[in-house]
Amino acid sequence: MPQIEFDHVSKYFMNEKRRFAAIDELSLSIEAGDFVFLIGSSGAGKTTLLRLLANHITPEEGAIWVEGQQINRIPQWRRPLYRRRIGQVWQEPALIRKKTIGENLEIVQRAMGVSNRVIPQNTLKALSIVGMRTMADSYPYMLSGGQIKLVELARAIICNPHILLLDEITANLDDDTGWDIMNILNEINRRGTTIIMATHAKNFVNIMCRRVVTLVSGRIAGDVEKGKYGELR
Ligand SMILES: Nc1ncnc2c1ncn2[C@@H]1O[C@H](COP(=O)(O)OP(=O)(O)OP(=O)(O)O)[C@@H](O)[C@H]1O
Repeated sequence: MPQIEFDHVSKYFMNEKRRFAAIDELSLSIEAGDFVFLIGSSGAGKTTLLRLLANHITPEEGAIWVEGQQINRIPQWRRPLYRRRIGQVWQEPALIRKKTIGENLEIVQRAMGVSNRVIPQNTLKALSIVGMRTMADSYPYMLSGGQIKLVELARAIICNPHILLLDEITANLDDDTGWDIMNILNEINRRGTTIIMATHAKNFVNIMCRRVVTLVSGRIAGDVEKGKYGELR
């Protein structure tokens, strides 16, 4: 059974009083340990697909299965448990500005019910993986845009998620920082985490040579193993 399965999923939004499908009868299977680039022009539905998978929003039609569970049927009170298995980095800033990096990572672990005993070692481990171990006492405003993304990545992997959702994690970063992030992602994926990354970064997609799913108007226009940006089959 695939780890993730979208079965004829549609998600509608309103646009000037007209209902339109941001995700349109989409079916997609992803195996555990896969590395998937989600590409497509602005408005194609990439973020919406990730938000459906994160269970932030629910589809009007179809079913989404993750590890044998139909996630749109998970009762509200059990959703935090589900989210613990899903690491997430979104385009919007996620760190609390008045807390240090270490405190930010502590807060997210508490919210996920991690025992106090292991929080400090988890924090250091996650920061080490992204090369930010020495930054635990810094505040977010002291960090560059790239360092912020690295800390957000540490925050996303702190509970060893099975699946990592990334929305434009390299946007507005210089190439070197982008490559640092791609190398870390490669390593996280090599250790078994499934990665689904929405991106416009052509060069990263082309050099990484992983699965490329292309969305057009909420539908899958291409799905290529070891693909290149813009390759449809
Ligand atoms: N909450 C919402 N309410 C209304 N429309 C929405 C909402 N969220 C997304 N949309 C619309 O759904 C469509 C898909 O948006 P989405 O953000 O998923 O695209 P995207 O491929 O991630 O784009 P980008 O590359 O610019 O991030 C767009 O037309 C967008 O305006």
